[in-house]
Amino acid sequence: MNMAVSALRDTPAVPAPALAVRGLRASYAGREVLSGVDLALAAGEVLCLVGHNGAGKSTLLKILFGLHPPDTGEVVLRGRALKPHPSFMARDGVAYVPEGRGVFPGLTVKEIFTLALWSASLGAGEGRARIDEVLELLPKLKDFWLKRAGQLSGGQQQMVSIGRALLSRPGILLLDEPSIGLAPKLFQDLMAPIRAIQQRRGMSILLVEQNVGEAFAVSDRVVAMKSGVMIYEGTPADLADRAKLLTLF
Ligand SMILES: Nc1ncnc2c1ncn2[C@@H]1O[C@H](COP(=O)(O)OP(=O)(O)OP(=O)(O)O)[C@@H](O)[C@H]1O
Repeated sequence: MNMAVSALRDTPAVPAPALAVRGLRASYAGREVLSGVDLALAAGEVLCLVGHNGAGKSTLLKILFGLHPPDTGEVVLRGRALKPHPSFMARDGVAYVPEGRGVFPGLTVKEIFTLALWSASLGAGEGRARIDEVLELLPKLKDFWLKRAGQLSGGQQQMVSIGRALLSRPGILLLDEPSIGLAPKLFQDLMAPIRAIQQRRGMSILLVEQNVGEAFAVSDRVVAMKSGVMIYEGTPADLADRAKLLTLF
């Protein structure tokens, strides 16, 4: 057999990234806020996206979930280029937790979860199993299960919001600034079980964070953005040097 062909056959296939963007440009009312972003979230990794206010991090997450249309560029889900739409992305195992919780203040936690299961068309038996799974993962939810979300603290609401996203057993989780309004210890309490299930299930997480210290502790890789472009990519250890980090902001 031709040696080159044989070598090709023996090369293990590189797995497609869980989610990627290529040449992404985006704007609001004609003002460009993403100016050619290429980013790949590997299968099973936690990638932390950092950058100053207005760098375009949240816009990137919104595009990935189909909440904002790109001007040009491609979104590729597990090797397949597509036009994202929230319901199709959810069906394909992508969950998005927006900045600011987004829980209905007048509903109890139980009602919020029931509504999420209903909109995912999950039957009662399967729904119960999913709720048990999330309560096992985030047991503190039981403490305020029958309380209205509007009466909960910021950290508790954040837990509800993330717990609701986990109900769908996503393969890919997009988390926009889960630490907002949380003390570092609370953020760690929230992220530790998420990191544990991420590792157990091989879930991929794209985490947007300003709170770099705590976020880096649960991340495999870090990408920094500035004014709509990526300016740095490395491991959290690479950026542990504070002086280096400061040069990025
Ligand atoms: N709905 C919108 N309409 C108009 N401009 C917007 C809108 N959302 C965001 N922008 C602008 O787009 C730019 C990028 O915003 P984006 O929220 O993506 O940045 P970010 O990096 O997530 O910032 P932050 O860390 O402050 O959340 C900013 O200049 C912002 O003002």
